[in-house]
Amino acid sequence: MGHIQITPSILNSDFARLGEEVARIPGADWVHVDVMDNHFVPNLTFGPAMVEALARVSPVPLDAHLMIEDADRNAPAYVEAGCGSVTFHVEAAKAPVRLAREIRAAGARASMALKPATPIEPYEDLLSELDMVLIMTVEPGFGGQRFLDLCLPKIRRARAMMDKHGLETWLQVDGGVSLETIERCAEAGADVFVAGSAVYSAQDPDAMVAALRERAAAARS
Ligand SMILES: O=C(CO)[C@H](O)[C@H](O)COP(=O)(O)O
Ligand SMILES: [Co+2]
Repeated sequence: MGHIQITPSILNSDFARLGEEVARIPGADWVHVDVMDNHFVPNLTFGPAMVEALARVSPVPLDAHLMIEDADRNAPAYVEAGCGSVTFHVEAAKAPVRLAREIRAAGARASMALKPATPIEPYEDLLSELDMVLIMTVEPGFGGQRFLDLCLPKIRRARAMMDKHGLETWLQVDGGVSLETIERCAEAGADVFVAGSAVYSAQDPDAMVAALRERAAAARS
């Protein structure tokens, strides 16, 4: 398991002041940008031009979570836009191995996401091609949803698979992660934690990042 990383999602931040919003979380490891196309999910956010502008001002690297169809064709633009990590959904990729290799060759970390009903088992042999696996703990599309405990066994199975193959692949959780739920995720084997509403509804977002980090670390010891 890698060191604990906290990745605030800007989905529930103030879109009119995004530069200032990312400046409020200098203690984060990454900024999580939720790209939605209104097809893969029933919501629409932003595209590569806006992500590129945000990458120029962000104090920490960008972690793009692409909830878009035709990931094979659309994902490379987010590496070009300056993201340090690019996550595509396996449900939206026709050739996930080729896409992961393309993302890595272009200079970013390659990551693959699974919706709550998508099993990890068919992808065991792909894990070595990935820098990170994202296990969704809500149905993708919106921030502020309730954490789905039913995803915890999949986090455990994914971590066991990575250990079995001696892989250093990061394991990210996204959706409903808060001071209340982060311990369960850490105990199950996650090491990268996305938190959107928990961070941006806090009075002091950077203090919330520190509190989440501390709680995840406590769950491990
Ligand atoms: O991918 C996402 C939604 O599809 C978001 O990253 C996620 O929901 C973060 O927000 P919150 O912590 O409020 O659930
Ligand atoms: Co996300």
